Amino acid sequence: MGNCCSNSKDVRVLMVGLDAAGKTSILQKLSKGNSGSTKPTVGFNVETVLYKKVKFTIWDVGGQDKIRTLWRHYYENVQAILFVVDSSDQERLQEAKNELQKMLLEEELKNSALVVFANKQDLPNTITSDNLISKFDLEKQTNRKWACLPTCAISGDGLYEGLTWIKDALFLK
Ligand SMILES: Nc1nc2c(ncn2[C@@H]2O[C@H](COP(=O)(O)OP(=O)(O)OP(=O)(O)O)[C@@H](O)[C@H]2O)c(=O)[nH]1
Ligand SMILES: [Mg+2]
Repeated sequence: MGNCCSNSKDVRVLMVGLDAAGKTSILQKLSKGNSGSTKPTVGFNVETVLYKKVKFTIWDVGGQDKIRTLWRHYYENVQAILFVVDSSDQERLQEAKNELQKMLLEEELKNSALVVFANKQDLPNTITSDNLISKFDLEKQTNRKWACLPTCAISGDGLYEGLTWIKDALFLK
């Protein structure tokens, strides 16, 4: 891990979640400083973000139902899964949970840390990150490091806390 000639470390992050959860907005905010308009992602986007001497390569894969089967093509060498949830879309929390649970059973991802972003916290009627922890049964994840953080892709609130958490989870063992 890391590379020999500098003191930066490389981390491969896979960002997934249901369509319209806010993944591409998060990637834009982190890489360009603003989350402009987005269209549904068909395929993927990838950006690198250098933060606290860690080079995060973040893969943002489209979450529409019909293309979720493509997520598995990005599993190799993933050190952190960033699962994004639209906290205001309570009708689809169960669907989001099902997709996450399915993914966490994958052998290839068994060593990955997990960060859940309870995104869109600026909207009314959102589920809190604490309630999302129990809704998603995250406390049962005893074999991996996990966290659930409140975020807003528009303001950027919580996004860098997520990167800091990943860095600490991977490098401060
Ligand atoms: N209010 C609010 N809107 C958000 C937030 N994050 C994303 N959005 C909006 O949600 C919509 C979908 O955002 P995207 O970033 O395209 O969602 P995505 O997860 O990339 O969706 P797919 O590419 O289809 O998987 C856009 O209209 C965003 O502006 C947020 O934190 N708050
Ligand atoms: Mg997208």
